[in-house]
Amino acid sequence: MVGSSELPHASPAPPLLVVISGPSASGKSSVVSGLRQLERPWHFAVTATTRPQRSGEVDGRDYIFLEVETFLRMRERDELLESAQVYDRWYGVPRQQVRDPLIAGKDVILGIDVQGAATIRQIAPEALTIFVMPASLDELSSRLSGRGTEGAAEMQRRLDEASVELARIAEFDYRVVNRNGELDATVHEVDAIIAAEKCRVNPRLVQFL
Ligand SMILES: Nc1ncnc2c1ncn2[C@@H]1O[C@H](COP(=O)(O)OP(=O)(O)OP(=O)(O)O)[C@@H](O)[C@H]1O
Repeated sequence: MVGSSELPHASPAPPLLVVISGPSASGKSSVVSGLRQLERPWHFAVTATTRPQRSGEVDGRDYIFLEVETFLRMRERDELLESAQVYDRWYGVPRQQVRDPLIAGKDVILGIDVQGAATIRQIAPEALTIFVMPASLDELSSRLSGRGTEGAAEMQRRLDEASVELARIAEFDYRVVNRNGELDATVHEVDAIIAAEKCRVNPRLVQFL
């Protein structure tokens, strides 16, 4: 007779912590926006920052925009999973943005810079880390200038930094090449990676909480 009780390995995979990282202007924010539009049952961790809000950005959705004093108070209280000063601005991941959804069984998507990804990897070695990279430095440069959010000196600084960060690709589990004009394809690759990870025989179990 055929048994009706669920077989080992048939239960749903545990929630994933998905880290989307890459150099400045590689497109990680665009990829995260594209993932949102897929309307999967994921929680998008919102980063807190002291940088000014750019036009089109929504407070609480794209970033949590904070005054420096508020940010530093959260940091002192250990309410940030990681924090860093990048290009003179503070960025940090509120602990609650990652912990609460994971406890509730939801996958968490976290877009973060390369150094932040390294910190998260130390705290949560089982995180799934995806490196978003441009096809060439020329593409990166033209995207940076096309975005128009940085001056010439700042853009050069980011390009120099990008060369260093591109060399850190081996720290990541996967890489996706975000080619110019092909953002949708990049987003679908990330979606496919997450889908495949859900089918692992030995799933990742994030347990830094
Ligand atoms: N595949 C693509 N093709 C063309 N333009 C793109 C693509 N992906 C992103 N862009 C554009 O490149 C610019 C940089 O992208 P985005 O802001 O998402 O990068 P980022 O990695 O989040 O940057 P930062 O770390 O500096 O915030 C934006 O103007 C975005 O619209």
